[in-house]
Amino acid sequence: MASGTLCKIFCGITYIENSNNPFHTLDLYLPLQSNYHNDTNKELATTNPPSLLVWIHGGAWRSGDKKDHTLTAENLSKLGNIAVAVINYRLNPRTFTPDGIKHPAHINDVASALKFLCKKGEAFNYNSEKIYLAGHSAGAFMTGQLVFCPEYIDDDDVYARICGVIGMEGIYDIPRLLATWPTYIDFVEAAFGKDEKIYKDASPQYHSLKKFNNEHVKKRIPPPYLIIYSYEDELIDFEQSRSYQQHVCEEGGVYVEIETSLLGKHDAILETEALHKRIIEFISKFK
Ligand SMILES: N[C@@H](CC(=O)c1ccccc1NC=O)C(=O)O
Repeated sequence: MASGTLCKIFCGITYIENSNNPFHTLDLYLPLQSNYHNDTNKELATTNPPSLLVWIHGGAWRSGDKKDHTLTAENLSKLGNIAVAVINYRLNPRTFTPDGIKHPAHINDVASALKFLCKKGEAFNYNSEKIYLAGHSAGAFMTGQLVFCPEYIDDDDVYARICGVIGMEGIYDIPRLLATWPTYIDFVEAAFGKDEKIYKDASPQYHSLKKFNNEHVKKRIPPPYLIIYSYEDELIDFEQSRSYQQHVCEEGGVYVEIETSLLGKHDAILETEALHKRIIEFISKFK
């Protein structure tokens, strides 16, 4: 362990068996309190392992990396005494490329990482029954897809482990995003292709869990939700978060908070102590 680190870090864990794609990897931060990997403390290890926060970075589906979130992950792990997994997923080329990586590759990778993490609680000593999802920008969009689109989490047992979701500076509604910011068509096309129908189909804002309450998928209601939006965000408007909050409530979300008092630009807010504290405060309610 590097001196000065606050937690034990496992870097570059592959979450898809036999893949050697560096995008199919995640970094895992374990709080020191749960760092019982040596035999002397093994007994303590199994008594009260920490819950797990899964962090999904943003970057318009075409940029960003788990390494950009090292400080945030370390800080969250220490502050909240929780395990934090920062995941990578495949990114598409910067401009539309007919046969390049595109939707649903990103969200399929994120779902694979989540399923992998559900199985690895014992190996790494975190509580895989208590999982929180946090997503920024396009990452917030993907947390919404996990919650509202059962095709990505088809296993009710996995869904039931999601104890809370945090969306930060999120995109939730692509048609509305394009109406407000027409120039974003370049990254939307690159990520989702040129068929506009897909923009709506992919957006969590337009998905209802009610119609999936059938014999295949049991009744699902959204987990507790914290939606964070800073008025200093220069890239995404508040309406995305506001109407998504309404959607989560209408879908039967029993606990939905919206936080608009934190400040910081679209990316800069992620490294603020105030944001970290707010996330831990939310998680602590459901521990
Ligand atoms: N540096 C980023 C910018 C970006 O990520 C972004 C720009 C506008 C609106 C949302 C964005 N990111 C959301 O995940 C890029 O590669 O496009």
